[in-house]
Order: sequence, then C-alpha cells, then structure tokens
Amino acid sequence: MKEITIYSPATSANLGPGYDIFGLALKEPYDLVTVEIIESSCKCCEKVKISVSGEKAEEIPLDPTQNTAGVVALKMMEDFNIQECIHIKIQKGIKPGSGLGSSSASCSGVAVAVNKLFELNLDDLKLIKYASLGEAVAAGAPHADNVAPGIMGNFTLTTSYEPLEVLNIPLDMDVVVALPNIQVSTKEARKILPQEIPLSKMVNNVGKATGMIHSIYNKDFENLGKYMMGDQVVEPCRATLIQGYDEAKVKVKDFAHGITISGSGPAIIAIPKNKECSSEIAKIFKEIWDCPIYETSVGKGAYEIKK
Ligand SMILES: Nc1ncnc2c1ncn2[C@@H]1O[C@H](COP(=O)(O)OP(=O)(O)O)[C@@H](O)[C@H]1O
Ligand SMILES: N[C@@H](CCOP(=O)(O)O)C(=O)O
Repeated sequence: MKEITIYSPATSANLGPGYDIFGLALKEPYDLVTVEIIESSCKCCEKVKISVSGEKAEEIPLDPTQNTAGVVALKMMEDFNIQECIHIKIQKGIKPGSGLGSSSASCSGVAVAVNKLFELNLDDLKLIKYASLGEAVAAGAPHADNVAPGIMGNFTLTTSYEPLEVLNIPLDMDVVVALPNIQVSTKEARKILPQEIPLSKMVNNVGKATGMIHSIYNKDFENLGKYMMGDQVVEPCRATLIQGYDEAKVKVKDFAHGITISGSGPAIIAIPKNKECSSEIAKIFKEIWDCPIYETSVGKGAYEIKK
C-alpha cells in the first residue's frame, strides 16, 4: 500500500519574551513520521493505528485520541471524509518532555504526511492549524509556536491565534542545545505561570521581543541574544524548575550572545559567539548536566524523505 515518510524537526519555542509566539526549527534532533494506507478488514477497526519506536517510546500513548499525531490525523480524515485506514509509525529522535517540541514534531509530521498522501493541497497555515490541535492533547492548549516552525522552518512569529496568522523569517544561525535529564511537562510548566502581569512587565517584554525581530533583520546576534535574555514573565518562573540553569547562565557569558529555556524546558538553548565558543558552551553544559548536547543550527520545516 502507499506510504510516505516525513522528516520532522525539533523546534525551540518562546526564545525568552516570545511566549507562545516565537519558534525556531532546528536541524537536529528530529523525528521520522511514516504514514501508510492500510487495508481495514472491518468497519469497526480503528481508522488510525499508531506505533512508536525510539526515545522513550514506551511513554507515548498509542491510543490515537491521546497521541498528538493521532488527534491531528483523525481530524484531517474526518474533515476530508477520508475512508481509508492509516498506520502512523513514529520514530522518536526527539526526547518527549524535553522542551524541543517532541509532541509537536509528531503533529507537524503527520499533518504534512496526510496532506501529501491524500493530495489535500493544504497550505502551511492550514497545516499549522491542524497540527496545533494535537498540541492541545500534550500541553492542554493548541499553542502553535512549535508546529509553526515545525512546518515552515526557520524562525516564526505566531502573531494571532483567532484567526491564526504566522509570519516566517529566514534565519541562518548556530545554536547549542542541552537536554538536562530533568522531567518538565509542558502542561505543568504552563500551570505555574501568572495569569496576569503588571503593565511594566508587558512593556518590557514587548520591547525585548520587538528588539529581537529588529536584531534578526540586521543579523545582529549580539543584541538578539541580549533581548532574548530580557524576559521578565515566563523564564524567571520556569528557571526554578531547572537545576543548574542559573550556573549555566553565568558560565557561558563569555561564549554566548544569549541563553534561555527552550520551550517549557528543561532543554536550554544558547547562541554561540562563534564556532569555537560553541564547543566551549557544549563543554560547560556537559560539565553541569552530563546530558545530550546538540551543536546545531536553525533548519527547515518538515519534508518528505525517500526511504
Ligand atoms: N506523538 C507524541 N510524541 C511525543 N509526545 C507525545 C505524543 N503524543 C502524546 N505525547 C505526550 O506529550 C507529552 C510530551 O509533550 P510536552 O510535555 O509538551 O513536551 P515536549 O513536546 O517538549 O516533548 C508526553 O507526556 C507524551 O506522553
Ligand atoms: N509556548 C509553549 C512552548 C512549549 O514547548 P515544548 O517544546 O516544551 O513543548 C510553552 O512554553 O508552554
């Protein structure tokens, strides 16, 4: 039967003051999402069968209504009255609960796969809309700041949710990412955030976020890193969940333009001043957390690969 395999990148959301708005696609790590059209012996069979391998596969639900990929596939198949049954095979290269959009990579990968397999011709914005529905299962809210870069690639700004509007900015930038062996669920990391903030903090965060956009267009990574570290709302809350983060911020100062929490954490992302500094940052992260480290860069959105 017909099948398609999608390379679905890790993504780093928020980037400091851009909570639920900014997101970056990364070249690595990544998931592979294969969707195959299968024969269904009887009508009562599940429309969507899921299998998962790789990083912490045993923690990923196989019930399509509880798996972020399954939720997206079921909605697309319902909306387009797709009668066939499918088998979604997810090879996890992105550790679940890491802060690198693992749940999101499944959403983006399956949205792109179903779109191509059934020739739906949906544009990126519609794919992001479908993919964000899967995030509601993992995070309790359909935030689009992982699936947007997951589908579009580069740097994305989700400027509006109702209606959904996403802007994409090409960005050629190296990053260093650490994956401390600490459990932080997005759902829990959202619950600890303040529901209301003083006007002064809004003024600060809007100022820093807009300063980041100005810096990207001017390829001014020094100021990009400075503004990225200026968040006064989310990062200070979540810093308390990641032991060693404050130490890392101090120790990378001479080698990084900036450092912040990736997504809801515990992943940490830093912008190196140059290639040599990248390996210095990696060494510092290794000393603090003794965990997987990625010296990578901003990458493309999900795309089909020929297996
Ligand atoms: N296809 C999937 N891939 C990864 N996680 C999934 C998937 N489906 C459901 N989940 C659940 O989502 C949670 C991970 O999502 P989250 O806490 O947002 O972290 P992250 O997306 O950064 O990995 C885990 O509890 C996992 O069981
Ligand atoms: N804006 C979201 C981003 C979550 O990213 P993840 O990689 O941790 O899933 C949030 O901060 O809750």
